[in-house]
Amino acid sequence: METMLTVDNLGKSFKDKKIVSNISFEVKKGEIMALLGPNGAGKSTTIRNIMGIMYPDEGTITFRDKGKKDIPRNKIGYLPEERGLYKNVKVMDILLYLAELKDYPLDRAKERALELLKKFDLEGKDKVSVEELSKGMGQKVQFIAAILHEPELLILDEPFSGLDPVSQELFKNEIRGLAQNGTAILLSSHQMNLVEEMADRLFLIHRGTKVIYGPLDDVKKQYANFKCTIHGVNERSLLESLPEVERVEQNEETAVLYLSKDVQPANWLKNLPAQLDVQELSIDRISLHEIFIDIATDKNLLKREENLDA
Ligand SMILES: Nc1ncnc2c1ncn2[C@@H]1O[C@H](COP(=O)(O)OP(=O)(O)OP(=O)(O)O)[C@@H](O)[C@H]1O
Repeated sequence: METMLTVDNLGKSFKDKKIVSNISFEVKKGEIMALLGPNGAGKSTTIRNIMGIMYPDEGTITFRDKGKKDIPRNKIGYLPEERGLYKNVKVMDILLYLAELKDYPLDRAKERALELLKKFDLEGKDKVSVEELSKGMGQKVQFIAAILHEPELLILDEPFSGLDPVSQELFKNEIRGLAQNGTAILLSSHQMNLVEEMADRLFLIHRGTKVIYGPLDDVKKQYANFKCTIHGVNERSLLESLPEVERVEQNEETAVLYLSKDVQPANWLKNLPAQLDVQELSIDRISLHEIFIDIATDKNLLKREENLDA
């Protein structure tokens, strides 16, 4: 798959403080690459370096494979973390102005703007001035502005923040559709459930450095052990004595058993002792959300800090 963005060994400091270091990843055509990390981890700093809003102290940013001709800047779309469009301007005028800055043909831009406004439930808002829009509506217009010129590479910094669930779904489907049509997408988000549904690969950054980089499925296989949730009245000592149980979290009549990496759930279930009180039982993989919290809070319960072959 063709590479649309290569970040190689990026390093950036503010004053004497190193904010990000040794950040390397790629975004390929048609994939959604998630850039994840706790608040202050360095995601926006990484994105701002990619977008040329600030310059790297170390490393390089290339739009395409290293050594190949870069894709032009007007083929990049960007939704910044800071929201805001010119207030006193009509929605269509701002969209056409931004499309023109990207050298996108005006008639096509107008046609697409109307289509996209309709898609995002903003039909008829083209003649309304930006200041009359609600926060979520404004965000939709800004998102439309980021994709109107049919970018080959789309960089989205927290696209879902402040959106209601219906709008989140709209954004999710649109982002997915763009990737299916070949757009390379770098997506920074805190909404782990959405990331889990959407991302092909992820890069997890913590305190400015890489913690995990790899395909989502591999990350889940490697980090997301099984856990078994049991509702019932059971002694903690009994739960802890069960085979393959690494850790027990118990709250009144609910216990979560974290199982070892190589457990075979079907076999494990078969061997549960008869005296175990089971009113309800479920087995799930640990979610990306839990993996994230584990790393972000330095609990390191997963005890693995290695990188997957991306
Ligand atoms: N212009 C700046 N001058 C000094 N420090 C900065 C500047 N911009 C960011 N930082 C610091 O860099 C670190 C990373 O910030 P950054 O905005 O990249 O994090 P983030 O991962 O995007 O966080 P969030 O999820 O909260 O948006 C933080 O400690 C922040 O205080």
